[in-house]
Amino acid sequence: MNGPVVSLERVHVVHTARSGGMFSRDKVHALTDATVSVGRGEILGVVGESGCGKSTLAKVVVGLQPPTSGTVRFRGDDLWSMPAKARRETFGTSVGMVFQDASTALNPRLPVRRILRDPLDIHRRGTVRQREERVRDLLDLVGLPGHTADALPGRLSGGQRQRVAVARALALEPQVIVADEPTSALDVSVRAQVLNLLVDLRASLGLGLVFISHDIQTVRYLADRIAVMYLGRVVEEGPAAEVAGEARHPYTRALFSATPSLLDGAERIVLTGPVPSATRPPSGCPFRTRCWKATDECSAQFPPSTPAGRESGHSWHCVHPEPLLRSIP
Ligand SMILES: Nc1ncnc2c1ncn2[C@@H]1O[C@H](COP(=O)(O)OP(=O)(O)OP(=O)(O)O)[C@@H](O)[C@H]1O
Repeated sequence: MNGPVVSLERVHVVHTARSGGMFSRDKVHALTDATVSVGRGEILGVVGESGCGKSTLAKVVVGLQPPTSGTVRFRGDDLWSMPAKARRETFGTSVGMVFQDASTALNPRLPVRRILRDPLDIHRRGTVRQREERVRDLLDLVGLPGHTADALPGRLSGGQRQRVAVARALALEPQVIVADEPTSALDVSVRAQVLNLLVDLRASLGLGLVFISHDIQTVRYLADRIAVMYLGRVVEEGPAAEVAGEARHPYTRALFSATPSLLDGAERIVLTGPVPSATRPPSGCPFRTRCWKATDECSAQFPPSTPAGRESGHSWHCVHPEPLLRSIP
């Protein structure tokens, strides 16, 4: 089946703010009106500064965070209107998650065999013998030797641990994996290996991947599509080559102009001023307080989506978009 595997439609997540460990009356707008989707074999890269809502979006996709409003669909079915048992089964088996730091995500007291068997035991997949075989297959899939099954996570290198985390995420044959900064805790020397593993798995298993990172160069290299987030909003979305090479939202252009090889011919734009608080986001466009093009119009409402007019689905939310750097056929 073509079409999205997981999609978020106009999803909002609002938290109650905490100060000094206590809940306050303030609301944190972690995710506002987010509409994104990921299809089979597709890599969706999500970029943006710290606190813009990337992890919140990841948690919504894997079902760890219920939306305050909006709809999360799996192959068209509205997940949060399903009975709880069906929803847990769908989220638990169809969407996997790889966290930033495998040394904290994996139980240090359990050998790798138990870590990989756990999801199979919980969801009662196959016989005991088939589960053991699946553990061997999973290790093979992520390029680890069979004897890794007997090791405790602490005996493995950072790269090997992250491979185990990927294997665990794959245990129940999910259709989508969410990887939240999966290489940022790793040595630079092994980052490429883990990224290449994810790309290979996408190709061999037809996995959809939501790849979240601060590192826009890596996202540009990996992703088919990129969603750019600012203060809880997706401000631009589309094919990676267009979003990176022909960014239309001023924030996206600033983000990608920091890496000259990505935005050929564009001037470097250095953003100044702090990111506003997610507790009191500015009216209208959230970027207007740092935008060199802002006018009164920008404070009136969040600009509606402007599609590029091509089939690619590139769109942005800005009333003063950046000019094209070159023509796109
Ligand atoms: N459980 C929570 N309670 C209150 N506020 C929260 C909660 N989780 C996240 N937030 C706030 O929501 C906003 C978005 O957070 P989120 O972790 O999604 O951002 P992020 O882009 O992933 O940041 P980073 O790159 O630093 O991980 C931030 O202002 C954060 O402080």
